[in-house]
Amino acid sequence: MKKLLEAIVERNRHWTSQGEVASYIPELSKANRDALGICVVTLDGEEYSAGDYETKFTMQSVSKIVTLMLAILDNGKENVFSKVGMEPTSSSFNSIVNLETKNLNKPLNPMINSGAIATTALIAGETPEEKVERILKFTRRISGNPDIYINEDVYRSEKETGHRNRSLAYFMKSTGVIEGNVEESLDVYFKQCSMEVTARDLARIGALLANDGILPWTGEKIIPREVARIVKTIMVTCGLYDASGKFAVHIGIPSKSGVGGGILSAVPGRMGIGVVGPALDAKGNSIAGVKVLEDLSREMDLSIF
Ligand SMILES: NC(=O)CC[C@H](N)C(=O)O
Repeated sequence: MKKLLEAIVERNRHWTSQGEVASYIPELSKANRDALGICVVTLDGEEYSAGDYETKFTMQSVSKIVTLMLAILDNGKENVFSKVGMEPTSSSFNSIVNLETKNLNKPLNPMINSGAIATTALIAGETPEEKVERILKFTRRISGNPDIYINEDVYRSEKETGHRNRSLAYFMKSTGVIEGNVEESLDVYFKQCSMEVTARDLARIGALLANDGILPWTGEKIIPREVARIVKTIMVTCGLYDASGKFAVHIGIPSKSGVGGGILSAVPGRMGIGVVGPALDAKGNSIAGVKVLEDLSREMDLSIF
């Protein structure tokens, strides 16, 4: 397996030069554009890594699946999906227009920015600090990594420049999708996006989902099977935003990407996969990361379809 992963990473490394690191969050432009790495965690607990798998990056939109799990655990699925839809989008992840024209003012799904900010606003906690602490604690538990922290520079950078997310959030306040303090909800969202991880952390969270909500390395049940199923389904239809259809055809694995360059994948019953490659395509997905997953899916027959 390790040899296969190494071959696939090296074969696809050239793609990194075709992409760009995210720069709309200024601090993200410091990422290493050439990096490409992968980690696979199988359900019998084996781990295999290749390439620049030790590269650290911020979760960004990959955190949206963590907060979706937590929001459903806190509120139940009916309450979460009364505020956020479950339909895919053909617009970009930070689209404003969809919010007013589609889905009766509800964000289309929890994987785009509007839907994720609304989901985060539902997380239990008396104060924003308590909510962030709960998100961090949950992320550490499901990745088996007690050393996950917030990258303060990335957090500050997004907080200073996140005007588009601010617009989305205030619009949702006006329609009642967000009920509490808007700035506080945004602050929690910016912090969850700034959690710093490696491909291994993503692979482990993917393995939890692949294993129907049970941590493969301890046997501990973290989320009900139904919640794992809902999250994986939404990853298939919405996880790569407006590239989800193409990704489903070519790769066919429930996955979630982020503009930090990470992609988290869950192959049901088989493995979790974490990929890092900060050079992004025009839709904000890791350009070489997608290619790596395409090769791996084909060579190991991983498509769920
Ligand atoms: N696609 C992403 O990863 C977007 C996350 C980023 N923090 C934002 O809100 O813009």
